[in-house]
Amino acid sequence: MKVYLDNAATTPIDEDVWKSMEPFLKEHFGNPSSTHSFGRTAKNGVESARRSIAKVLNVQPGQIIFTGSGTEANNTILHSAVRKGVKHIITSPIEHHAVLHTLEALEITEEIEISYVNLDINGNVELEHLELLLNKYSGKNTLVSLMHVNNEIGTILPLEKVGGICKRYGVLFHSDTVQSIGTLPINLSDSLVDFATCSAHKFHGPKGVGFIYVSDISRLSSFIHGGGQERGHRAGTENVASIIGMSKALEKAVEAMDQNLAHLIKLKSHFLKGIEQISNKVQVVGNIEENLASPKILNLCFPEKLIDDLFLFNLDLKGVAASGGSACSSGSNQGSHVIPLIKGISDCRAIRFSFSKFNTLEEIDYALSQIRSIVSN
Ligand SMILES: Cc1ncc(COP(=O)(O)O)c(C=O)c1O
Repeated sequence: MKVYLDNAATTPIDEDVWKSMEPFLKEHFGNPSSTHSFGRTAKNGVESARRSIAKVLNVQPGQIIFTGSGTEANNTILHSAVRKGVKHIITSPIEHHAVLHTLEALEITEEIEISYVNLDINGNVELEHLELLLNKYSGKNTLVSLMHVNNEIGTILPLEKVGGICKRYGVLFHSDTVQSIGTLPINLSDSLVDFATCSAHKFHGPKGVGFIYVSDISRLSSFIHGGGQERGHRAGTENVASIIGMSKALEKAVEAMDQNLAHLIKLKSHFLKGIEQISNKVQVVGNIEENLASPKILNLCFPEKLIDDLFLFNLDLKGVAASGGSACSSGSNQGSHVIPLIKGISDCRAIRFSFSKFNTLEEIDYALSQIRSIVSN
Protein backbone atom coordinates (compact mmCIF):
# COMPACT_ATOMS: atom_id res chain seq x y z
CA MET A 1 0.00 0.00 0.00
CA LYS A 2 1.19 3.55 -0.77
CA VAL A 3 -0.09 6.34 1.47
CA TYR A 4 0.59 9.99 0.69
CA LEU A 5 0.42 12.16 3.82
CA ASP A 6 2.34 15.19 2.56
CA ASN A 7 -0.53 17.23 1.16
CA ALA A 8 0.76 20.52 2.58
CA ALA A 9 3.73 20.12 0.21
CA THR A 10 1.56 19.35 -2.80
CA THR A 11 -1.60 17.44 -3.68
CA PRO A 12 -2.41 14.97 -6.44
CA ILE A 13 -4.30 16.48 -9.36
CA ASP A 14 -8.06 15.92 -9.46
CA GLU A 15 -9.23 13.96 -12.52
CA ASP A 16 -11.81 16.66 -13.44
CA VAL A 17 -9.06 19.28 -13.24
CA TRP A 18 -6.88 17.28 -15.63
CA LYS A 19 -9.87 16.86 -18.00
CA SER A 20 -10.48 20.62 -17.99
CA MET A 21 -6.81 21.26 -18.88
CA GLU A 22 -6.27 18.68 -21.60
CA PRO A 23 -8.04 20.49 -24.49
CA PHE A 24 -5.98 23.62 -23.77
CA LEU A 25 -2.76 21.62 -24.05
CA LYS A 26 -3.86 20.03 -27.33
CA GLU A 27 -6.37 21.59 -29.74
CA HIS A 28 -6.74 25.01 -28.03
CA PHE A 29 -3.01 25.66 -27.92
CA GLY A 30 -3.11 29.27 -29.15
CA ASN A 31 -1.30 32.17 -27.52
CA PRO A 32 -3.89 34.33 -25.72
CA SER A 33 -2.17 37.45 -27.09
CA SER A 34 -2.79 36.39 -30.71
CA THR A 35 -5.79 37.97 -32.35
CA HIS A 36 -6.76 35.01 -34.58
CA SER A 37 -9.31 32.39 -33.54
CA PHE A 38 -6.69 30.11 -31.89
CA GLY A 39 -5.56 33.00 -29.72
CA ARG A 40 -9.08 34.15 -28.98
CA THR A 41 -10.09 30.67 -27.77
CA ALA A 42 -7.13 30.60 -25.37
CA LYS A 43 -7.85 34.17 -24.21
CA ASN A 44 -11.51 33.26 -23.59
CA GLY A 45 -10.33 30.29 -21.50
CA VAL A 46 -8.08 32.51 -19.37
CA GLU A 47 -10.74 35.16 -18.87
CA SER A 48 -13.47 32.69 -18.02
CA ALA A 49 -11.10 31.12 -15.45
CA ARG A 50 -10.55 34.59 -13.96
CA ARG A 51 -14.29 35.19 -13.72
CA SER A 52 -14.87 31.81 -12.13
CA ILE A 53 -12.12 32.34 -9.52
CA ALA A 54 -13.45 35.82 -8.72
CA LYS A 55 -16.97 34.45 -8.36
CA VAL A 56 -16.08 31.69 -5.90
CA LEU A 57 -13.99 34.12 -3.84
CA ASN A 58 -16.67 36.81 -4.00
CA VAL A 59 -14.31 39.40 -5.52
CA GLN A 60 -14.05 41.16 -8.89
CA PRO A 61 -12.27 39.54 -11.89
CA GLY A 62 -10.12 42.68 -12.17
CA GLN A 63 -8.73 41.94 -8.69
CA ILE A 64 -7.15 38.64 -9.80
CA ILE A 65 -3.68 38.58 -11.42
CA PHE A 66 -2.30 35.21 -12.55
CA THR A 67 1.26 34.26 -11.61
CA GLY A 68 3.61 31.32 -12.08
CA SER A 69 3.41 30.19 -8.42
CA GLY A 70 2.54 31.20 -4.87
CA THR A 71 6.18 32.17 -4.43
CA GLU A 72 6.03 34.55 -7.39
CA ALA A 73 2.76 36.00 -6.09
CA ASN A 74 4.34 36.80 -2.70
CA ASN A 75 7.49 38.22 -4.34
CA THR A 76 5.41 40.42 -6.64
CA ILE A 77 3.33 41.85 -3.81
CA LEU A 78 6.28 42.63 -1.54
CA HIS A 79 8.48 44.12 -4.28
CA SER A 80 5.53 46.06 -5.60
CA ALA A 81 4.59 47.44 -2.17
CA VAL A 82 8.14 48.68 -1.61
CA ARG A 83 8.31 50.21 -5.09
CA LYS A 84 5.04 52.00 -4.32
CA GLY A 85 6.48 53.59 -1.18
CA VAL A 86 6.18 51.08 1.70
CA LYS A 87 9.03 51.75 4.14
CA HIS A 88 8.18 49.52 7.06
CA ILE A 89 7.05 45.90 7.02
CA ILE A 90 5.69 44.01 10.01
CA THR A 91 5.79 40.24 9.64
CA SER A 92 6.37 37.10 11.72
CA PRO A 93 9.46 34.89 11.93
CA ILE A 94 7.45 31.82 10.88
CA GLU A 95 6.28 33.02 7.46
CA HIS A 96 7.07 30.87 4.42
CA HIS A 97 10.50 31.53 2.89
CA ALA A 98 8.72 33.05 -0.13
CA VAL A 99 8.00 35.97 2.21
CA LEU A 100 10.95 35.87 4.64
CA HIS A 101 13.68 35.54 2.02
CA THR A 102 12.05 38.17 -0.19
CA LEU A 103 12.02 40.58 2.73
CA GLU A 104 15.65 39.79 3.55
CA ALA A 105 16.58 40.53 -0.07
CA LEU A 106 14.59 43.79 -0.06
CA GLU A 107 16.20 44.85 3.20
CA ILE A 108 19.61 44.72 1.50
CA THR A 109 18.68 46.62 -1.65
CA GLU A 110 16.00 49.04 -0.42
CA GLU A 111 15.68 51.42 2.48
CA ILE A 112 13.10 49.49 4.44
CA GLU A 113 12.81 48.45 8.04
CA ILE A 114 11.37 45.07 9.07
CA SER A 115 9.84 44.22 12.47
CA TYR A 116 8.90 40.76 13.64
CA VAL A 117 5.80 40.26 15.74
CA ASN A 118 6.00 38.07 18.86
CA LEU A 119 4.43 34.62 18.89
CA ASP A 120 2.68 32.85 21.73
CA ILE A 121 3.63 29.40 23.01
CA ASN A 122 1.80 27.67 20.11
CA GLY A 123 3.12 29.90 17.34
CA ASN A 124 0.12 32.25 17.13
CA VAL A 125 0.73 35.92 16.42
CA GLU A 126 0.41 38.00 19.61
CA LEU A 127 -2.13 40.59 18.57
CA GLU A 128 -1.22 42.95 21.46
CA HIS A 129 2.35 43.01 20.21
CA LEU A 130 1.13 43.61 16.65
CA GLU A 131 -0.80 46.64 17.94
CA LEU A 132 2.26 47.83 19.84
CA LEU A 133 4.27 47.74 16.62
CA LEU A 134 1.44 49.40 14.72
CA ASN A 135 1.30 52.21 17.29
CA LYS A 136 4.93 52.87 16.46
CA TYR A 137 4.67 52.51 12.68
CA SER A 138 1.15 53.56 11.65
CA GLY A 139 1.13 56.48 9.21
CA LYS A 140 4.65 55.56 8.14
CA ASN A 141 3.96 53.70 4.88
CA THR A 142 3.59 50.37 6.65
CA LEU A 143 2.60 46.94 5.34
CA VAL A 144 1.68 44.00 7.57
CA SER A 145 2.49 40.61 6.03
CA LEU A 146 1.12 37.63 7.98
CA MET A 147 0.20 34.22 6.62
CA HIS A 148 -3.32 32.83 7.08
CA VAL A 149 -2.35 29.19 7.73
CA ASN A 150 1.17 28.19 8.68
CA ASN A 151 2.39 25.49 6.31
CA GLU A 152 4.45 23.65 8.94
CA ILE A 153 2.22 23.67 12.00
CA GLY A 154 -1.20 24.64 10.62
CA THR A 155 -1.95 27.52 13.01
CA ILE A 156 -4.72 29.79 11.71
CA LEU A 157 -4.42 33.58 11.86
CA PRO A 158 -7.70 35.39 12.65
CA LEU A 159 -7.62 37.00 9.21
CA GLU A 160 -10.60 39.34 9.54
CA LYS A 161 -9.52 40.47 13.01
CA VAL A 162 -6.00 41.29 11.79
CA GLY A 163 -7.48 42.95 8.67
CA GLY A 164 -9.65 45.09 10.98
CA ILE A 165 -6.67 46.06 13.12
CA CYS A 166 -4.66 47.00 10.01
CA LYS A 167 -7.51 49.16 8.70
CA ARG A 168 -7.84 50.84 12.12
CA TYR A 169 -4.16 51.81 11.98
CA GLY A 170 -4.35 52.76 8.30
CA VAL A 171 -1.75 50.27 7.09
CA LEU A 172 -1.76 47.76 4.22
CA PHE A 173 -2.35 44.07 4.92
CA HIS A 174 -0.90 41.20 2.88
CA SER A 175 -1.71 37.62 3.77
CA ASP A 176 -0.02 34.56 2.27
CA THR A 177 -3.17 32.49 1.88
CA VAL A 178 -1.49 29.66 -0.05
CA GLN A 179 -2.41 27.07 2.60
CA SER A 180 -5.95 28.30 3.12
CA ILE A 181 -7.48 29.16 -0.27
CA GLY A 182 -9.15 25.96 -1.46
CA THR A 183 -9.11 24.39 2.01
CA LEU A 184 -10.76 26.81 4.43
CA PRO A 185 -13.57 29.29 3.91
CA ILE A 186 -12.15 32.73 3.14
CA ASN A 187 -14.03 35.85 2.23
CA LEU A 188 -11.56 38.33 0.85
CA SER A 189 -14.07 41.05 0.22
CA ASP A 190 -15.14 41.13 3.87
CA SER A 191 -11.86 40.44 5.56
CA LEU A 192 -10.15 43.74 4.79
CA VAL A 193 -7.21 42.13 3.09
CA ASP A 194 -5.30 44.28 0.58
CA PHE A 195 -3.22 41.48 -0.94
CA ALA A 196 -3.56 37.69 -0.84
CA THR A 197 -1.81 34.85 -2.65
CA CYS A 198 -2.82 31.47 -3.98
CA SER A 199 -1.11 28.37 -5.38
CA ALA A 200 -3.15 25.81 -7.34
CA HIS A 201 -1.16 22.69 -6.44
CA LYS A 202 -2.23 22.93 -2.79
CA PHE A 203 -5.84 22.05 -3.66
CA HIS A 204 -5.55 19.40 -6.40
CA GLY A 205 -4.69 21.81 -9.19
CA PRO A 206 -1.53 21.83 -11.31
CA LYS A 207 1.89 23.03 -10.12
CA GLY A 208 3.50 26.21 -11.43
CA VAL A 209 0.45 28.44 -11.33
CA GLY A 210 -1.07 30.79 -8.78
CA PHE A 211 -2.64 34.20 -8.45
CA ILE A 212 -2.61 37.44 -6.55
CA TYR A 213 -5.76 38.94 -5.13
CA VAL A 214 -5.37 42.70 -4.87
CA SER A 215 -8.14 44.89 -3.47
CA ASP A 216 -7.06 47.91 -5.52
CA ILE A 217 -5.13 47.18 -8.71
CA SER A 218 -3.34 50.55 -8.56
CA ARG A 219 -1.44 49.19 -5.53
CA LEU A 220 0.33 46.66 -7.75
CA SER A 221 3.29 47.39 -9.97
CA SER A 222 4.85 44.90 -12.35
CA PHE A 223 7.57 42.61 -11.00
CA ILE A 224 8.25 40.56 -14.14
CA HIS A 225 8.82 42.82 -17.14
CA GLY A 226 8.16 42.07 -20.78
CA GLY A 227 4.89 41.89 -22.69
CA GLY A 228 1.63 43.48 -21.60
CA GLN A 229 -0.07 40.34 -20.28
CA GLU A 230 -2.23 40.56 -17.14
CA ARG A 231 -2.93 44.21 -18.02
CA GLY A 232 0.75 45.01 -17.69
CA HIS A 233 1.04 43.54 -14.19
CA ARG A 234 2.76 40.24 -15.03
CA ALA A 235 4.59 39.76 -18.29
CA GLY A 236 4.96 36.33 -19.91
CA THR A 237 2.69 34.14 -22.02
CA GLU A 238 -0.04 32.82 -19.77
CA ASN A 239 0.06 29.19 -18.65
CA VAL A 240 -3.37 28.76 -20.20
CA ALA A 241 -4.10 25.10 -19.37
CA SER A 242 -2.90 25.49 -15.79
CA ILE A 243 -4.91 28.66 -15.23
CA ILE A 244 -7.99 26.78 -16.41
CA GLY A 245 -7.06 23.80 -14.22
CA MET A 246 -6.62 26.11 -11.22
CA SER A 247 -10.08 27.61 -11.69
CA LYS A 248 -11.62 24.14 -11.97
CA ALA A 249 -9.75 22.98 -8.86
CA LEU A 250 -10.90 26.02 -6.87
CA GLU A 251 -14.49 25.68 -8.06
CA LYS A 252 -14.53 22.03 -6.94
CA ALA A 253 -12.78 22.81 -3.65
CA VAL A 254 -15.23 25.56 -2.71
CA GLU A 255 -18.28 23.56 -3.84
CA ALA A 256 -17.33 20.59 -1.64
CA MET A 257 -15.62 22.56 1.14
CA ASP A 258 -17.93 21.56 4.04
CA GLN A 259 -17.76 17.91 3.05
CA ASN A 260 -13.98 18.03 2.57
CA LEU A 261 -13.45 19.79 5.89
CA ALA A 262 -15.55 17.21 7.73
CA HIS A 263 -13.49 14.46 6.08
CA LEU A 264 -10.16 16.12 6.98
CA ILE A 265 -11.25 16.62 10.60
CA LYS A 266 -12.17 12.92 10.81
CA LEU A 267 -8.84 11.81 9.31
CA LYS A 268 -6.79 14.10 11.55
CA SER A 269 -8.52 13.10 14.78
CA HIS A 270 -8.39 9.39 13.87
CA PHE A 271 -4.68 9.73 13.17
CA LEU A 272 -4.04 11.61 16.41
CA LYS A 273 -5.96 9.03 18.47
CA GLY A 274 -3.91 6.28 16.85
CA ILE A 275 -0.66 8.08 17.64
CA GLU A 276 -1.75 8.53 21.28
CA GLN A 277 -2.22 4.75 21.46
CA ILE A 278 1.29 4.21 20.12
CA SER A 279 2.84 6.58 22.65
CA ASN A 280 1.58 9.16 25.11
CA LYS A 281 4.83 11.08 24.76
CA VAL A 282 4.15 12.50 21.29
CA GLN A 283 3.30 16.21 21.40
CA VAL A 284 1.16 18.19 18.96
CA VAL A 285 3.09 21.24 17.71
CA GLY A 286 0.89 24.33 17.50
CA ASN A 287 -2.82 24.61 18.24
CA ILE A 288 -4.91 21.55 19.05
CA GLU A 289 -8.30 23.30 18.97
CA GLU A 290 -10.22 22.53 15.77
CA ASN A 291 -11.00 26.16 14.93
CA LEU A 292 -7.41 27.34 15.50
CA ALA A 293 -5.58 24.79 13.35
CA SER A 294 -5.94 23.64 9.76
CA PRO A 295 -7.57 20.18 9.63
CA LYS A 296 -5.17 19.42 6.81
CA ILE A 297 -1.97 19.74 8.86
CA LEU A 298 -0.78 17.83 11.92
CA ASN A 299 2.75 18.43 13.15
CA LEU A 300 3.88 15.97 15.80
CA CYS A 301 6.98 16.05 17.95
CA PHE A 302 8.29 12.55 18.65
CA PRO A 303 10.75 12.23 21.56
CA GLU A 304 14.22 11.38 20.27
CA LYS A 305 14.06 8.12 22.19
CA LEU A 306 11.13 7.01 20.02
CA ILE A 307 12.39 7.77 16.53
CA ASP A 308 15.76 8.29 14.91
CA ASP A 309 17.12 10.20 11.91
CA LEU A 310 15.96 7.42 9.59
CA PHE A 311 12.31 7.51 10.67
CA LEU A 312 10.97 9.25 7.54
CA PHE A 313 13.21 7.17 5.31
CA ASN A 314 11.98 3.93 6.92
CA LEU A 315 8.38 5.12 6.74
CA ASP A 316 8.88 5.88 3.06
CA LEU A 317 10.24 2.36 2.52
CA LYS A 318 6.97 1.08 3.94
CA GLY A 319 5.03 3.24 1.48
CA VAL A 320 4.07 6.14 3.74
CA ALA A 321 5.09 9.68 2.71
CA ALA A 322 5.28 12.41 5.37
CA SER A 323 7.56 15.37 5.85
CA GLY A 324 9.98 16.55 8.49
CA GLY A 325 13.59 17.43 8.50
CA SER A 326 13.33 19.24 11.77
CA ALA A 327 14.93 17.89 14.89
CA CYS A 328 14.29 20.16 17.83
CA SER A 329 17.13 19.16 20.07
CA SER A 330 19.83 21.75 20.51
CA GLY A 331 22.33 21.99 17.68
CA SER A 332 20.27 20.19 15.07
CA ASN A 333 17.59 22.65 14.08
CA GLN A 334 18.59 23.19 10.47
CA GLY A 335 15.47 21.56 9.04
CA SER A 336 12.93 24.15 10.05
CA HIS A 337 12.84 27.84 10.86
CA VAL A 338 9.44 27.36 12.52
CA ILE A 339 9.72 24.47 14.99
CA PRO A 340 12.66 25.90 17.00
CA LEU A 341 10.53 29.01 17.70
CA ILE A 342 7.67 27.04 19.22
CA LYS A 343 8.13 27.08 22.97
CA GLY A 344 7.97 23.85 24.93
CA ILE A 345 9.07 21.80 21.95
CA SER A 346 12.54 20.43 22.56
CA ASP A 347 14.49 17.18 22.47
CA CYS A 348 12.16 15.77 19.88
CA ARG A 349 11.77 15.38 16.15
CA ALA A 350 8.93 17.17 14.40
CA ILE A 351 7.16 15.24 11.66
CA ARG A 352 4.41 16.83 9.58
CA PHE A 353 1.53 14.67 8.41
CA SER A 354 -0.87 16.43 6.06
CA PHE A 355 -4.09 15.09 4.62
CA SER A 356 -6.34 15.53 1.60
CA LYS A 357 -9.84 14.62 0.45
CA PHE A 358 -8.35 11.59 -1.30
CA ASN A 359 -6.98 9.99 1.90
CA THR A 360 -9.09 7.30 3.54
CA LEU A 361 -9.42 5.96 7.09
CA GLU A 362 -7.93 2.67 5.83
CA GLU A 363 -4.86 4.58 4.67
CA ILE A 364 -4.58 6.27 8.06
CA ASP A 365 -4.78 2.88 9.78
CA TYR A 366 -2.08 1.54 7.47
CA ALA A 367 0.18 4.55 8.19
CA LEU A 368 -0.39 4.10 11.94
CA SER A 369 0.49 0.42 11.79
CA GLN A 370 3.73 1.25 9.95
CA ILE A 371 4.60 3.99 12.46
CA ARG A 372 3.96 1.53 15.29
CA SER A 373 6.34 -0.94 13.70
CA ILE A 374 9.12 1.65 13.40
CA VAL A 375 9.04 3.53 16.72
CA SER A 376 11.15 2.01 19.45
CA ASN A 377 9.32 1.14 22.62
C1 LIG B 1 2.43 29.14 2.96
C2 LIG B 1 3.07 28.97 1.64
N1 LIG B 1 3.40 30.05 0.93
C3 LIG B 1 3.96 29.96 -0.29
C4 LIG B 1 4.23 28.74 -0.85
C5 LIG B 1 4.87 28.67 -2.20
O1 LIG B 1 3.97 28.28 -3.19
P1 LIG B 1 4.49 27.65 -4.57
O2 LIG B 1 4.87 26.24 -4.29
O3 LIG B 1 3.34 27.77 -5.52
O4 LIG B 1 5.65 28.48 -5.01
C6 LIG B 1 3.94 27.57 -0.14
C7 LIG B 1 4.26 26.24 -0.69
O5 LIG B 1 4.80 25.40 0.00
C8 LIG B 1 3.33 27.69 1.14
O6 LIG B 1 3.01 26.61 1.86
